[in-house]
Amino acid sequence: MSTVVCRDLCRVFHQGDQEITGLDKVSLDIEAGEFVCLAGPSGSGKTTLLNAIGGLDTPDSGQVTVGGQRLDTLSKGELADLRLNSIGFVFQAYNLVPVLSARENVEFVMEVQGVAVAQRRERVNAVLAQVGLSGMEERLPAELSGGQQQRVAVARAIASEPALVLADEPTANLDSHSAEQLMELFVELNREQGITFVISTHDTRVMGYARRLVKLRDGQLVADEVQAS
Ligand SMILES: Nc1ncnc2c1ncn2[C@@H]1O[C@H](COP(=O)(O)OP(=O)(O)OP(=O)(O)O)[C@@H](O)[C@H]1O
Repeated sequence: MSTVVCRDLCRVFHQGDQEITGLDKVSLDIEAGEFVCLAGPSGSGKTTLLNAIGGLDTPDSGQVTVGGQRLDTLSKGELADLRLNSIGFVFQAYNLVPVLSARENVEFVMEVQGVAVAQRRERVNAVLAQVGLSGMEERLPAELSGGQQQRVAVARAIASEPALVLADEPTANLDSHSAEQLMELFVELNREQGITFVISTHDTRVMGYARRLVKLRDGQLVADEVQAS
């Protein structure tokens, strides 16, 4: 079953009297367990598409279905639940809370998810170890490198064992070694836990990790290619 179905998505932004195309009739099916990169130049619609899939933004027309649930039929509360429990988000700027330690940044989200204290502690240790941050649990974001901060963000994203992770330019602020390590972590999570990844990027090295490359231009899907491994 497709875990993500996008049908004829259109999104137009209004800036003064100017109309800016975000998405122009984009249709896309992503199967569970896929590892997909969204590629395209700046302004081509990658973030707009990820935001539509993640329910962070509503398209003007068209439908998005995630895990069998059509987003436009969900109440605000149901959509928030889907985002909290079934989708992990990773952003370019990490989006960690600066006054919270690595442990607290991950645990905070689990607290919102209603996970019991004892279970939370155990799970936080496990996910931080999984992303290679054992021994750094008590550090604040400012005491971690960019690559390590992004790993905290990944730990936070996978703490609830989501079926789907959406990553928006996750390597944009990382040096090439950290970017490579992050992509290898994504590949491992995809292979070993079956998490579906949709990653936007204009970094050709990142695209090299994708088994499927979806190209956007001016809000339109212009190519959808399976890459040789
Ligand atoms: N909130 C907004 N208001 C006005 N225009 C917007 C808004 N969000 C996006 N756009 C416009 O929609 C188009 C698509 O933007 P989007 O951010 O999806 O592109 P992108 O491919 O992710 O670009 P980048 O690689 O630079 O992040 C761009 O022309 C952008 O300027």
